[in-house]
Amino acid sequence: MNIKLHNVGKRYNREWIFKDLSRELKANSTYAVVGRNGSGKSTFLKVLSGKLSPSKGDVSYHGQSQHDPVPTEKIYRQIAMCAPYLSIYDEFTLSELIHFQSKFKSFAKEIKESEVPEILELERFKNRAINTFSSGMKQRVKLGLAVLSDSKILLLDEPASNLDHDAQDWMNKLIEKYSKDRLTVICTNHHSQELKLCNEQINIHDYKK
Ligand SMILES: Nc1ncnc2c1ncn2[C@@H]1O[C@H](COP(=O)(O)OP(=O)(O)OP(=O)(O)O)[C@@H](O)[C@H]1O
Repeated sequence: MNIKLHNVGKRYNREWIFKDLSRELKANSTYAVVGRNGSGKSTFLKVLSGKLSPSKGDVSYHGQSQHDPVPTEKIYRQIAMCAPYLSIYDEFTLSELIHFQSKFKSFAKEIKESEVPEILELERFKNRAINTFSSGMKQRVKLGLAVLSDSKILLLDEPASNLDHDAQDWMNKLIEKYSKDRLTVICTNHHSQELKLCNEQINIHDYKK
């Protein structure tokens, strides 16, 4: 799946968060969206996901060829997203949440539902309610469920938040392993470890003039 941006801009009230952004984001690539706090990285990701309409320009989605378009109202089926503002049902146990998720978003074909707790390195907590998990454990769950899903587009907003050094290594390996054959976009800061996973950077400050 590819995302094509043509002269895209987003404005809140009178302030342009970014504008004149034209770019094609391609399948089998991993992009880093960088910029300072409050620069507009999350806003950009929401526009890419189709959750937020651009104030100007067009966002379109297509498969291998330009002649294979996917309408915006159907693109959510192809997208998995992990972001601080998206919550999970934390009254479920981990096993229940994994089962619930599998009902509306399948896991990648090579992954069995029963293997997911082990991939998350949370096997021994699978029968515990998520609301008893630490912030880092919850982030592992949110991130893992997005990365392991069968979706052509993976959008990750600050995926390393609340993760310690070992957990960040786990995350990098997971993203690397499962980003083949998909388009991955990661919002992050200029100094993060995830940058080494990315082939290209989109600096929001380049689209503020
Ligand atoms: N719904 C909204 N209405 C008005 N302004 C908004 C809205 N959402 C975000 N903003 C503003 O848009 C700007 C960009 O916010 P955004 O959350 O996209 O930045 P960010 O780069 O992701 O920040 P951070 O690194 O702190 O997460 C900020 O100035 C923010 O206050």
